[in-house]
Amino acid sequence: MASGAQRVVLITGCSSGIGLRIAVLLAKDEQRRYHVIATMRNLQKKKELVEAAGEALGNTLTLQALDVCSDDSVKQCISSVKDRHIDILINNAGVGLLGPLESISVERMKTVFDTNFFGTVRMIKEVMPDMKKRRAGHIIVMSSVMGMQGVVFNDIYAASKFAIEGFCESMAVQLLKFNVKMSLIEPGPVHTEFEAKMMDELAEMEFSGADQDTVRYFKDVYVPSSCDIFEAMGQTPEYIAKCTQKVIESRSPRFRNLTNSLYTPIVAMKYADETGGLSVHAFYNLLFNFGSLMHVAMAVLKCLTCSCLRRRTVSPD
Ligand SMILES: NC(=O)C1=CN([C@@H]2O[C@H](COP(=O)(O)OP(=O)(O)OC[C@H]3O[C@@H](n4cnc5c(N)ncnc54)[C@H](OP(=O)(O)O)[C@@H]3O)[C@@H](O)[C@H]2O)C=CC1
Ligand SMILES: CC1=C(/C=C/C(C)=C/C=C/C(C)=C/C=O)C(C)(C)CCC1
Repeated sequence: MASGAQRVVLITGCSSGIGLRIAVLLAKDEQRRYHVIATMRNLQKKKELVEAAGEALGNTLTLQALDVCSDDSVKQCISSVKDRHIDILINNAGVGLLGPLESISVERMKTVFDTNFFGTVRMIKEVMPDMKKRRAGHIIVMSSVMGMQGVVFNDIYAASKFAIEGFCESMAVQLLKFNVKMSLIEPGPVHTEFEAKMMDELAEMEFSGADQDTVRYFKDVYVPSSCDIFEAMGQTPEYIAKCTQKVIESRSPRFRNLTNSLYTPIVAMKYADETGGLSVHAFYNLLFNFGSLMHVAMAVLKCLTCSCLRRRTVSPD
């Protein structure tokens, strides 16, 4: 149980990746400032977290079942928290979806929205009223750079993250009136099971409904470029966890927190031209005209992202 001085942090999606790393980092805080309620939809997947948490389990970390797609599960979990008191809610649970639109069923798309968008909405709807009453709290949402800039063949995933951005941007204004803070973490590619799960799904994909050219652009142009980007730009879940801790501990946390300075020019380009033409054409050229030069493009990007751009991102130090 949390001691009075500890801040209660509830995190969704802690069976792997970023959620797991945030849970462990906060639970192992040397000053024991946090009591972490690490949740996952399937407690049979607790092994990795239990091993990583070590002695923190049962002390500064407790485990709970929570499926963000189930109203009952969300209500049950939050009601089980002492006095429903959560200081920091970290909405991390999420799923990816990749591939030609023609090959993806609407049912599958709805699952992505139910997890990434409505899952976050369900959590906030349940936790926010108590935070508002207490005039205190911090809501963190693991969004994505794809919540700010769409990426070809990630149409539905990007849309689900854009939905989150619009929702949070709107909520943040009301919440400010109640002294409740809202922060978005905006990672680029991160090496977690997210990547592997999407590759597994791709291996199974039959591409029914998609024409040959589209399948070719996807498999032979997008997928190799995307792998290059993951290799060149990928961050670790531990790094994202440290960035998140920094946001939590900031006296005046920013609303948007990019973690990867290599994405700053992409976001800047979007805001530099409100017609959207610059971004669409730049992405088209990067992918279809300079795809074979992706390694060079990445090296140039790395040089360009000098310290002045890094200052605009959140970093642990
Ligand atoms: N990896 C990346 O490149 C990036 C990831 N993100 C975002 O970061 C977040 C974490 O992803 P990441 O750690 O990378 O990926 P992982 O796949 O490693 O982790 C995702 C977590 O979400 C959980 N989850 C999925 N559906 C539900 C559900 N219905 N209820 C509760 N938990 C659920 C998974 O549980 P289970 O094991 O049961 O499936 C898992 O614990 C996501 O929101 C993702 O969109 C943002 C930018 C980049
Ligand atoms: C930047 C960029 C590309 C890919 C970006 C990718 C692959 C981003 C992945 C982000 C993730 C995984 C976010 C998760 O939320 C392309 C289209 C290959 C070419 C043009 C430039």
